[in-house]
Formats: sequence, structure tokens, C-alpha cells
Amino acid sequence: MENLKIDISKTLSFVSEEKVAGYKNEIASHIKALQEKTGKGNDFLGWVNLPSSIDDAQLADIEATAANLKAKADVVVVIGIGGSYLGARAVIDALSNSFDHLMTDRKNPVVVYAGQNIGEDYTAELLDLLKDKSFALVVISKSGTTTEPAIAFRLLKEMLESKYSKEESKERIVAITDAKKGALRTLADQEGYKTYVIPDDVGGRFSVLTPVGLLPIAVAGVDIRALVKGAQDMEKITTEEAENSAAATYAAVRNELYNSGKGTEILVNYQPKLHFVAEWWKQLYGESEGKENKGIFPAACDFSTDLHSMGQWIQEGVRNIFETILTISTPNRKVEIPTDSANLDGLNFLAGKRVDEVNKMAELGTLLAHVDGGVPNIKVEIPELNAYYLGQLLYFFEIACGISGYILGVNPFDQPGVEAYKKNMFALLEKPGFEAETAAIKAKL
Ligand SMILES: O=P(O)(O)OC[C@H]1O[C@](O)(CO)[C@@H](O)[C@@H]1O
Repeated sequence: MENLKIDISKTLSFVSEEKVAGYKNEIASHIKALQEKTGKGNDFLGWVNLPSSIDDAQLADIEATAANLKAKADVVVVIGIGGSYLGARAVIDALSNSFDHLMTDRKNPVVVYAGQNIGEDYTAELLDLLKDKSFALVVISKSGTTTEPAIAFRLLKEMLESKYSKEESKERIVAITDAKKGALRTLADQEGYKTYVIPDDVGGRFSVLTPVGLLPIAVAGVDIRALVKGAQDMEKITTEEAENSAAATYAAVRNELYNSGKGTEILVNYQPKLHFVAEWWKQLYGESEGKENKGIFPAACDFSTDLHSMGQWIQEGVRNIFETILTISTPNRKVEIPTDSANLDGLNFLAGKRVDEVNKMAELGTLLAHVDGGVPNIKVEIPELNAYYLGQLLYFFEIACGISGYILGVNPFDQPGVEAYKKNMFALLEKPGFEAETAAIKAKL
């Protein structure tokens, strides 16, 4: 059976193969440090062997809860932000019909999201939508105090409780949070909600394979067993192949590109369903590496859509970028381009070809043009877009991120910089306890 593959040949006119291979010894020691939990941030390494630790009972319990929510609700609102949101959305969007929300005759509820922004119109429109819908809530917050999901949960819980009895509402809320501490844990225990634990040693951006991701993904009807199996296999492959693995190669080449002045990486897809995989990847790499005034800036583009907006910049702008193309060998569906007798658009030369053949030539043509234009290209390829290969891909990016962060020399498992905006926001909102910060910030305005 084929596995995820990496091809770095189109970076090798920019960085030397010897230099990329030269990271191997260092990488071997970083993988050992991740496995043995001896490196920086070692109290947040629970994700490293997470796939292989997931057992049948855990999956069965999540599937049972998902079935319960499916039976009760037409709409399930997943409340969370950052790592408590992006993993679920990445997998659900990648594996659902592109027009899922318009599908009738459904087997699974529509999953919608809240608490990932503080847009008042978004919030009002969601509340309007839910008035006439049978709905349930999956609230996800490790800390239980993150402002965005806490506001959304307060509003949605109030609405749920006014629509159903208090007792029924408890059956329609699942909380995923810390085992012992935090506001959400306290509330969930008081109210008797069904809960799942976010392990202490798994940070938000590495939590997609915990109930944080698995429960919403199961609610959407995705096969979580196949997803976990893919991640387990990639864990095994990476452990066995270590410094010769695809993850090690990715970590090495992106660091070598960074050291040669390429400070921005654009994750490129040719399947719009992968848009949120890129959003998940952006948080994974951005929060892990962007610190101590260092780190590759993780950006993303959906091609060929964005070739008609960002293509000019990528082809001819500042030469400080490289691309990582996420490619799917074979699409799940088949559509052939028809013949047209008038041929006014001149496309009869494509008649009988599959749409994906055109897409693949757009991909190859773009790759060659961008490399000629001074943009190194890495290619990460999975055979098909399904739960199994997505599981491989998620773990591949996670382990490569850990290795890459250690090469960079930072602690890839903290995110101290995220607190700055929160502190200012609380000061501006005059949160009790922030009196000194309020006075200081008001003096700046
Ligand atoms: O699950 P919580 O505690 O609400 O945090 C959500 C997100 O906020 C952060 O702590 C900071 O953005 C992320 O790491 C995390 O994924």
C-alpha cells in the first residue's frame, strides 16, 4: 500500500542536497528527544505517541456520543477556537461534500462553528438560524476561559435552555476540557454534562486526534477509526524511518530554505476542500515556531483560485518565499469535459479529458513557472483524499513540526505571544483585576 510521499527535487537548485542531508544526525537526536520527552517543552509531548495509545474503547465511546447527538439534533454547534476548532474543521471540510450544508436527506447533522470569532453579525445570524432548528452543543476549551468560545457558549447555552428543559439541555451539551481545572470543567461537573478530557500534555494545536477533533469529526459522519489508523501508521513509519522519514526530510529542507533567506512558506492546495487543512497547518507551525524573533511565516493559498489573485506576487514579487504543494494523486469522483459542436471557447482539445487532468497540468505548469521564477517547491503527496490518508497527513505535519521547531532552537510547544492581545483586550474592557493595565493602556490612546 502506498503512503504519503515527499519530493524535494524542486528545491535543490536553491539549496544543496548535501546540506539538507546534513541535518540527519541532528534530526535523529531531535526525534529521540521527542520520543523520550527530554527536549524543550517536554511536558507537552503527549501527542507524540497519542495515535498508538488510542484504544477501541475510547473510539467506541466517542462513536456512541456522536450517535446520541445525531439522534437528537439536526445541527451540532462546535464551539472552540484555535486548536480547539481547526483540527475538527480541517477534517470535516476535507471529507464532506463541498455543498454539505445544502444536502437534504441527511444521515448526519450539519456541523456549524461558534466561538472562533467575536463577530456580532455572525453570532446574531447563528442565533437566528438555531431558533427553528433542533440543535446540540459540543463546547471545547482546555482552559475554559478563552473569551471567544466562552461568550458563544454563554449565549448558546441560554438559548438551548430556553428552548428545551434544563434536563434535556444537559443531554444536548458535551464539554471537552481539562480533567480537573477550569471554568468549563466546574460547570460541566455541576450540571452533569457528558465530558471528555483534553490531556494535560497535549497542547491545543496538537489535539486533533483527542476527543477535541474526534468527537466533532464523528458527528459529521467521518470514519474516525480510519483517521486514527492513518495517524498510527504514520507514527510507526516515522519511528522506524526516523531521520530518513518524509517528516524528517520536510523539517530539514524547510529549515535549510529558511536559513537561505526564504522566510515565508506558502502551503498550496489544488482541492478547495483542503482550505481548512491549511488553516490548521498555519496554527500548528505559526504558534510552534514564531517566537524569539525567529520562524518561517506560514501562509496558504488555494490554487488554481488564488493563481488569479496571488499568482502575480508569487511569480514576480520579493524572492523570500517557498511553496509546499499538498497534492492528491487521484480524486474520488470522475467528471469528463464534454465536446461542444460550436467550440466557441476553443476547449474541444480537452474533450474527453477528466477535470483532474487539467488540474494536474495547472499544478505542474505552476510548479515549473514558480521554480523558474525563483520559488523553491516542496511536494507532499497522498494517494487519495480519505480519512486514512488525512490521518497520515495530520501526524506527518505534527511530528515534522516538532522536529523543525527543535532545529530552529525554540520551544515549539508553548505560545506565550498569544497572551499580549488578550491582556490589552481585557485592559480595554476594564476586566476586574486589570486596573493597572487599564490605566496604562488608556494613557496610550
Ligand atoms: O482550548 P482553549 O483553552 O480555549 O484555547 C484555544 C486556543 O487558544 C490558544 O491557547 C492560543 O491561541 C491555542 O493554543 C489554543 O488552541
